[in-house]
Amino acid sequence: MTRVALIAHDEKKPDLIEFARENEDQLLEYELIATGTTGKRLMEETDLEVERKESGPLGGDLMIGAEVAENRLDGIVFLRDPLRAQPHEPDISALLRICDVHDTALATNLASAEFLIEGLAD
Ligand SMILES: O=C(CO)COP(=O)(O)O
Repeated sequence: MTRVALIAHDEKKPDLIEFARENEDQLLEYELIATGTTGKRLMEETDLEVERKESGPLGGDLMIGAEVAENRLDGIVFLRDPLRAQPHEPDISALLRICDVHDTALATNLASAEFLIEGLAD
């Protein structure tokens, strides 16, 4: 089954919720995982079921990175906030790096997220 991770920093969470709503029919077909607060908001504000990992600053990015390392994920939408420094920047870099190591599809903005979701549907 297709397994997808959804993550957003606080300023980008509204964009991710909107993206999830717009693509809800497709996402309902997939196993979804998310970092803690992102997953909570997705479940509160959409009809999607999401497996929640820890919050990003508490290790959630690393937990999702571990799934990438195990080749368990088909794609990741990670809407980062490019305008604010994050205390867990090393964890974020580790997640991006491991996606490149395993050639796992990663979208870090809405434009590329649209391509990713279209690609998963093929
Ligand atoms: O910080 C995050 C990703 O780096 C996201 O974590 P939350 O979904 O818990 O806010």
